[in-house]
Amino acid sequence: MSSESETHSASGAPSERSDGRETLYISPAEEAVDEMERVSGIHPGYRRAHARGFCCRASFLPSGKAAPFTTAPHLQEHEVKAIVRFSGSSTDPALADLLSPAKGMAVQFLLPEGGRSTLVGVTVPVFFARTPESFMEMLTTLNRTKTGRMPKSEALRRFARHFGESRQSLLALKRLKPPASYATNLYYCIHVYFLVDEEGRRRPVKFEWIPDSGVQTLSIHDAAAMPDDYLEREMELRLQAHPPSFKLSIVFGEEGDPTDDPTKRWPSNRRRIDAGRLVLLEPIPEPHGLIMDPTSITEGIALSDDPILNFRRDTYAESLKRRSGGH
Ligand code: HEM
Repeated sequence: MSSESETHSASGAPSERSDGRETLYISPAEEAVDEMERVSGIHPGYRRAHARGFCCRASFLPSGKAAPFTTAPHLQEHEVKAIVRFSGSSTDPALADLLSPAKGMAVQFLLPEGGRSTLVGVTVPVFFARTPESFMEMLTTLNRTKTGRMPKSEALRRFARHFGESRQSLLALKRLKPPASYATNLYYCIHVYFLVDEEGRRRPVKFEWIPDSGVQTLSIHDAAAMPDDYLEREMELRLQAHPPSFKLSIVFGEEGDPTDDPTKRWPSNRRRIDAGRLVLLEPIPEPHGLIMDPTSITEGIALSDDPILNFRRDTYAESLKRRSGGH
């Protein structure tokens, strides 16, 4: 899918596109991935976002504090294995670490009875779009302005329409400093999930990964002197010296806290528990077919009705399909 489209519908209905001979139907996920490919071109074999990454083998020891709230096997008392992938957010795998401000940390827990549960975090606490439709409009506007197919005045008008929802995310991005290491960032999983206990009671939560070494950043000056892939090199060395670790912090929402809006933070005084500790053990080559789909979760955790969260399932699958097919 790479022909240009003039309309888009991220709402679930396939949209139409004509190549002059026949009408082609494409799904919202295909359309989104097409648009993402227009940002920096197609890089065969790579993810269509967060293209370059670094994988490690890890181990998660739950504290047991989440057990009263969820039946999720990895949040009880026994250690589970995990795969972690750190990444830069760019769609271009060749972009220097310094130039992609937000970083990602995706964790796949390998459950004792088989099965997996995934958590995907980034270094900003909120997303820039409230719905897939907004996401698509902002991305198409960006791409069309870049290629001269939309006048700047029209682009500004469109971005202004979304400024309210994007504001917090843009401010957070602006405040980001280059990380000293992938292991010294705080990662927010942004969306709301529900913990589900034995009686079926559901509680809204957000997940955060807090680095045990504390947040450490570099000045722009120092980061500019680093090699393009300094974060990967640094992790190789760090893992040889001492296993880095993160705490999994679970934040509980209260009555009135939004559960379907990834552009909104909850008040900072919400109750939290320390649900366990993830220790990174050694670098590994990326496992074949690895997909960090944030909707792939185990029993004891449920998805919220956040439209962005639910939209991610099909777009991640579409990206996997393209990159595994050699595209
Ligand atoms: C409309 C919303 C979004 C779309 C369309 C989207 C799309 C994508 C796609 C296509 C990939 C590559 C998937 C693959 O090939 O496996 C990806 C990766 C990723 N995205 Fe998103 N994304 C969205 C929202 C978010 C949000 C809200 C976060 C914040 C937590 C996020 C964080 C990440 C991370 C960390 C990765 C790399 C995962 C890995 O290491 O495998 N994305 N995204």
